[in-house]
Amino acid sequence: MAEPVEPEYGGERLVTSSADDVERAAEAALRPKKLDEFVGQRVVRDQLSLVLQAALARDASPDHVLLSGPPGLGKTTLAMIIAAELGTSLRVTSGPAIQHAGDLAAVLSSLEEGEVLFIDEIHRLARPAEELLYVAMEDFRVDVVVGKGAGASAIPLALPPFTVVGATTRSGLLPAPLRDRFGFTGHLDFYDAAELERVITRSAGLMGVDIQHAAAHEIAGRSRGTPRIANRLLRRVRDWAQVRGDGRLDLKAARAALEVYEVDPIGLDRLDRAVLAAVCRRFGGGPVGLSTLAMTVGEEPDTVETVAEPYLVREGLLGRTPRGRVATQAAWEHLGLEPPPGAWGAPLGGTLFDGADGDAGTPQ
Ligand SMILES: Nc1ncnc2c1ncn2[C@@H]1O[C@H](COP(=O)(O)OP(=O)(O)OP(=O)(O)O)[C@@H](O)[C@H]1O
Repeated sequence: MAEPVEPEYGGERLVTSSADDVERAAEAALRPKKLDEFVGQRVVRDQLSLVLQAALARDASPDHVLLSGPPGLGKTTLAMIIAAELGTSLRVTSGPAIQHAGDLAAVLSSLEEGEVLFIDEIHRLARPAEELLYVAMEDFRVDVVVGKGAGASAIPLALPPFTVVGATTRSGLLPAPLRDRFGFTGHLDFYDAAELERVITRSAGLMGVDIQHAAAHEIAGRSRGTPRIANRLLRRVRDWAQVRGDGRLDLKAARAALEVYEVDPIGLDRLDRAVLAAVCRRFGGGPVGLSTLAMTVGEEPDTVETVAEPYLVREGLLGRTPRGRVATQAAWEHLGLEPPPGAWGAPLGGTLFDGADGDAGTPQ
């Protein structure tokens, strides 16, 4: 169910009870609050800025906004920024949290004029909720069903103008009618090392610690193009410097901490390496289907597909072919292994297919 969120506090609880909550609170403290504090993603930032300024000038709600891209690149942060820039409040919900169309109807009918409704993982909305959302987004109306069976009737309820910000890691899974209701779509891409260095330096400043340039550079290079990971690694380097070092965040501290946390020189973590090792060692370089691969590394297919794969594909370590996932020559080299003759990564391998968003390349 949607909860009103004060954008100033990033929507996170300040008092936390579990390790996960502590991490989330630490993350929230580092969230940029304004569009011009948001590092990188220049094109999306420029386009969004226009959308927001025009809406403010017209004193109207902006078009609905869809943000897509891998986890940790700033979709939630941008949703909060949108609400803050518009001077309105943000309601937060997610596709999996909305089990029935009625849940969504309740959220929509409680919205106040001009509010922003953030729907995370919007691709996971159930079909009836999706259909209710089309109408609400287009006509600012929700049909409340009264009664059951043949005697049921729908009473239309007018909604005040509002803006939906949808976030998805899998825009290819959104049905076209839903995608079409968004007037603006921004695709967030992985950050380059210079941008991540800026994220790290900014975060260190907010945390009140000094970081040497070489250390920020080292962390940036191992952050898989992702600000969330950059911030997390920064916190681990700070821990190391405090506990085992002399308190300074220098190159020595960065390298030693990242070794303790098993982040390799190109930023691959245990899951990434487990995926690559499984494809190479267990399946001779592939092709191997997503479910089989996920089972082999003991993860959910969705985690392998949305968390590990995008970066491995982008780094040219993993390929998606019509017959499944394959290791590239670079993957074999990274693991220090020799591909067997005829393996995908070996010369004369098959054609790679950069399998878009869906799972076309994965016969199970
Ligand atoms: N452009 C940016 N500039 C500075 N910090 C950023 C930027 N993008 C993200 N961050 C930081 O990274 C963290 C993760 O961002 P966020 O939660 O917005 O990602 P997300 O794309 O919504 O991820 P998920 O899909 O997993 O929810 C935030 O705490 C924020 O501090």
